Amino acid sequence: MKLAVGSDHGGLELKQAVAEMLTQRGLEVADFGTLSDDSVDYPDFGAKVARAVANGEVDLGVVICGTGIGISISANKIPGIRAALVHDEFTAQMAKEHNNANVLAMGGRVLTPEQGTKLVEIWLDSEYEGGRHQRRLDKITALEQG
Ligand SMILES: O=C(CO)[C@H](O)[C@H](O)[C@H](O)COP(=O)(O)O
Repeated sequence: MKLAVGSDHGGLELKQAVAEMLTQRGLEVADFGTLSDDSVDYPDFGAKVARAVANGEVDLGVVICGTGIGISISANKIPGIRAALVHDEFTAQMAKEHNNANVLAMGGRVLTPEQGTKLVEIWLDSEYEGGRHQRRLDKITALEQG
């Protein structure tokens, strides 16, 4: 499985911790930046990761800004993306079980690297339940298609 990771400067430290954890799990990681503390704009990185997921270049994505809000909004503008902003273990689990989120968003100024990497692991290790949830995801797809 291949994952894309991306962040702005506010998510850099957590992104690096997530990329390291994913690599240690034997997963392939594509890092779309940012790669320094210099101030950058989160939509650029949210879009890069989301496009890589939407076009099948990678299987899943993780996006991080200071709060996770701006970068999740940005990723969700790309058709086919269900980016879930999570803050705790329950929302990380639900992001997969109920929403089958293909992008996980987090706040690097909200979570410690230890907390954030744990949430990514929970999301990866959870299973989409399908059933009634698929009906709802189909409605989200229909919204995208106007
Ligand atoms: O987009 C955000 C909030 O929705 C992120 O937290 C950004 O990282 C933040 O806005 C960047 O703020 P900065 O003062 O330019 O570092």
